[in-house]
Amino acid sequence: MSLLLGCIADDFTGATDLAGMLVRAGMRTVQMIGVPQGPLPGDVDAVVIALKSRTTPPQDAVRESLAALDWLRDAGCRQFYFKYCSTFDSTDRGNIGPVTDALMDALGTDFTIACPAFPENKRTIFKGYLFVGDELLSESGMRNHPLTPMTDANLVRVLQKQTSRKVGLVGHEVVARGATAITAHIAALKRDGVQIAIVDAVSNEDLMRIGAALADMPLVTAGSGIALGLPQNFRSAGLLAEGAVAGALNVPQGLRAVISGSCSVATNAQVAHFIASGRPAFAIDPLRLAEGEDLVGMALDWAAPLLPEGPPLIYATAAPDAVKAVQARLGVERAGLLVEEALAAIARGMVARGVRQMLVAGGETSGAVVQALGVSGLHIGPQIDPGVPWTTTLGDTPMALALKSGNFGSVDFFTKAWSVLP
Ligand SMILES: Nc1ncnc2c1ncn2[C@@H]1O[C@H](COP(=O)(O)OP(=O)(O)O)[C@@H](O)[C@H]1O
Ligand SMILES: O=C(O)[C@@H](O)C(=O)COP(=O)(O)O
Repeated sequence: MSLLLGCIADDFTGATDLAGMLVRAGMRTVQMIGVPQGPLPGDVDAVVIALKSRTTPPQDAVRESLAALDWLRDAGCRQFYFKYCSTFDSTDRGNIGPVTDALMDALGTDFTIACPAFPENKRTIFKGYLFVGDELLSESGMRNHPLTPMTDANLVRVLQKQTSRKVGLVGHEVVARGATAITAHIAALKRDGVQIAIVDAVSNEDLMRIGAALADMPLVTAGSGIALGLPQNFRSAGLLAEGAVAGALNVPQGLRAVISGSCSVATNAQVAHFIASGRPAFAIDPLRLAEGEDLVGMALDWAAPLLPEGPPLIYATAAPDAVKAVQARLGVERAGLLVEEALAAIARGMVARGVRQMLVAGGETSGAVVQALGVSGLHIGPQIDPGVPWTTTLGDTPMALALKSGNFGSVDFFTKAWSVLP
């Protein structure tokens, strides 16, 4: 069968999150790093092209997303999916609005939805307001994100700042009534000139109802949650085999390491838990990096004798006050880049020292690491926690990678993840 769903993800952890969801829902899925340069490996139903476009200048994000769309169209995909973060990570300039606009223009479509809901990870949307657990987005840890602080939970307002298209809402009272009601409401919104609608969702049942209403929508924009409800449409159309499951991962053996550049609440707790359980950890101080200290060399020398004993952790993860102090000295962008480059160089050094199973925390961090390792694509394996599957790299010398979104995973994620490896 030919490719059904073509996805463009704005960061690498988000891409594995989406690919993992599609695999769970019965679509054979491969994740490619950037626009594929060659043929896809084996038979697949869906492809996720991972970009690092969440925080780049909007014109760069648009250019790269359009290049990805061109490739997916040439590959024959029937529906397209723009994946962003379940916490709608963006700045006032973008990139969710500009990329959505460009994809709609390119596809010649006059309507799409925007729905970052991911109830299993406690991201729910009600009356257009995004909640993270019991808190509004703007009151959650996301208000302190180093690159995309989210200070408004009203998604209609947030998205309207990023697009000249009219943004509307499909409220939960409509979603609860099912696909026919959702379709009718979308038709009414279109008559009012709305071109993009935020859609409320508080449960997986809502995601399935919304999914069923999207069968004929050329472009869907969403977090990974909405992906749960799309395979049923392909199945009903006889395009996807019933009960299809993803192939098993063939996991390469080797040493293990954890690299963490996320400063999210969840990752801070995971780092603290790892250290408190007596495991070895090396902190990267961005100010020392800025002074030119060779922390990369020091970290690798420190880690080398520890590797045979189990995974050491190298981390730049820090609490909001510490991050703000660093950013005040170095600037947001320079601080982020310095840390990403250092962690990427450490990841390369780890692989040179025999590491073949690596856990990376943080979306931008994962992007930097995966690019530094020259990875072209990923096979998707079993889920560790919702939104985080194990993967193996494509190519002749594969390694196992788990790319953890900053805010995902239980507090013991850095230790328990290994037990899920097949
Ligand atoms: N101690 C620190 N001070 C300043 N910036 C940091 C620090 N540690 C990490 N960073 C940067 O913060 C950003 C975290 O983003 P990311 O890796 O996407 O994590 P998340 O998945 O939580 O969003 C990266 O650019 C990283 O380099
Ligand atoms: O949708 C999500 O929350 C994740 O898939 C995601 O994109 C998270 O990004 P980072 O927090 O930057 O890892």
